[in-house]
Amino acid sequence: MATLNRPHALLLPFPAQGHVNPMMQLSTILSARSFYITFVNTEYIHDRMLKSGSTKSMADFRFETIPDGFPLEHSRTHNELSEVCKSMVDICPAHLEKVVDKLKGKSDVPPLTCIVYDGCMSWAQKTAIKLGVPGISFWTPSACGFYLYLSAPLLMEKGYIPLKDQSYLTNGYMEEEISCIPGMPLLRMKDVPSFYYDATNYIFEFLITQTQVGMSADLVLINTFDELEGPVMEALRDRLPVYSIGPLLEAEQKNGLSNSFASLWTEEKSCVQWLDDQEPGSVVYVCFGSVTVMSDQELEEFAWGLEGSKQPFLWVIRPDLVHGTSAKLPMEFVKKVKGRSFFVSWAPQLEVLCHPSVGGFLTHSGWNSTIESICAGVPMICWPFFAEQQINRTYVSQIWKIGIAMNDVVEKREVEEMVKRLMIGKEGEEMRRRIGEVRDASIRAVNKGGSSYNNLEKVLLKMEGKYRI
Ligand SMILES: O=c1ccn([C@@H]2O[C@H](COP(=O)(O)OP(=O)(O)O[C@H]3O[C@H](CO)[C@@H](O)[C@H](O)[C@H]3O)[C@@H](O)[C@H]2O)c(=O)[nH]1
Ligand SMILES: C[C@H]1CC[C@@H]2C(C(=O)O)=CO[C@@H](O)[C@@H]21
Repeated sequence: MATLNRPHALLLPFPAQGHVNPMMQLSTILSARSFYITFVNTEYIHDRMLKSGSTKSMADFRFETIPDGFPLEHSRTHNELSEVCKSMVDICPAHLEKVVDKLKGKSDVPPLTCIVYDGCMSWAQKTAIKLGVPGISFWTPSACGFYLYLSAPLLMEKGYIPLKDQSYLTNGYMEEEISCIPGMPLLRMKDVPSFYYDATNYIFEFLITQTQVGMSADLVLINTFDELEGPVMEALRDRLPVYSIGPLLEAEQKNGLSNSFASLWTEEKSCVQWLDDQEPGSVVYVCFGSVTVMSDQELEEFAWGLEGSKQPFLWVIRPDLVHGTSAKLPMEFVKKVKGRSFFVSWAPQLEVLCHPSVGGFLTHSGWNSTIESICAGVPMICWPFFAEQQINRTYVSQIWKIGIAMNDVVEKREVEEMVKRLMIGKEGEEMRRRIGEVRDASIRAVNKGGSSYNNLEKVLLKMEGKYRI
C-alpha cells in the first residue's frame, strides 16, 4: 500500500514500562495491518529505550518525543509518580499539539486517521477532537482494575473512599465487603486501588479526572478477553464503547516479536542459558514489575522463604527495587542458594515465562505480568504492591483460581509454604491444569472468529477512518 494511502495511528502511552509495552504490542498489530505508526514517548522514556538498545529494530515506526517537564537525570521512580502525573496534564498537551502540527506539515507522511492514548492520558481526547479523528482510549490495567478506577465516584458517594484516616488501613476496615459495584463479586476494601485511599495525593484527583474525561472517548480498548473478564466487560459495556482486544501479546508472538522492543532496562539474556540447564517446570520466576519497591526486611523475607522452599529460582532484582538504596542480599543466603538460583536486574520476561523450565511465577500482579503468565500457562503467587494489583490478586486466586494470594505482610515461612504449594503440591497441579485451560481460551479469543479477534476487526475499521461503530 502506497505510504500516503496508509491509515495513520498516533499512539501515546503513559510514561511507564507497564504502559509502553502494551502500547508497543498494539502498534505492532496495527503495523502488521499496514498502519503508518507514530509512537509518541516522553523524551525520558525514549532516551531509556535507546540506552537499553530497544528501538533499533523498530525501523518501520516513526518515533516522536514530548518533554515531561523534568531534566533527563531527574528520578522517576514510584516516589515521583504524582509529579510525573501532574506533568502529563500540565506540560504534555501543548507539546502533543506541536507533534500533530509537525506531522501535518510532512508531505511524505499520511494524514492521521486516529489517536490512541493511554487511559491515564485521556486529556489527549481534546487533541483528537480538534483534529477531527477518533480519539481511542487504551486502558492498560485489567478490566476489573479499570472498572474500579471508573467506580471511584460511586465509592466516594457511598463513603468508602477516601479513608477517614490512616487507622482504617489496620483497624479491619480493609476486609469490609463492597456490594455496590455490579458484576464485581467478592470485592473488599483491600481490593480498591491504593491511589483512592488518600484524597490529598495528586494521583487521587488525576485518576478520577482521567477516567471521567476518558468517558468521552470514541472507543475504549482493554488488553483482556471476554472469556476471562466477561462479567466485568458486560458491566463496562453498559457505560462505555469498550472492546476487549487482548491478549495483545498472543497476537504479537505470531509476529515473533517480544517486549525487548520497548524495554527501559537492558535485558540480561544469560538467564535463559541457565534455565536451559534446569529441570522442566522446576523453576520459580520471581519478578515484581517495573515500579514496585520494598523494604530491606521484605527482600530478606522473600530471600529466606525462597531458600527454604528448596526450589530453583530466577529472581529479577531491579537496581531500584529496595526503598532508597540498592538491594543487598545476605551473603549467607547467596552462598546457601548457589547452584539453584540466578539473579538478573532485568529479564526477557516473555521468553522466561515461556521457557519449559519455569513452573511458577511469584509476581506483584501487574496486569502485563498477569496476562503474560496466562499466555505462558504459568500459575502465580500474588503479592500486590499498589494500583489495581490488589484486585488482580483477588481475581487470579479466587475467581480464576490460577494462583495463590499472598498476604501483604511478607513472612519467610509463608513464602516457603506458598512456593511449595505452587510447585510441588496437588494444588499447584490443579492450578497448572486450570491455567492451561485459560491459556487455551486466550488463544481462541485472538484467533479468527474469537471474541478479541472480532472486536479488533471492528476497532480497526474505525481506526482506519472507514466506519463509524
Ligand atoms: O525483568 C523484567 C520485568 C518486567 N518486564 C516487563 O515489564 C512489564 C511490567 O508490566 P506489569 O507487569 O504490568 O507491571 P508494572 O510495571 O508494575 O505496571 C504498571 O502498569 C500496569 C498496566 O497498566 C498495571 O497493571 C500495574 O499495576 C502498574 O504498576 C511486563 O510487560 C513485563 O514483561 C520485563 O520485560 N523484564
Ligand atoms: C499513574 C498511575 C496510575 C495508573 C497507572 C497504573 C496502572 O494501574 O495502570 C499504575 O501505576 C502507574 O503505572 C499509573
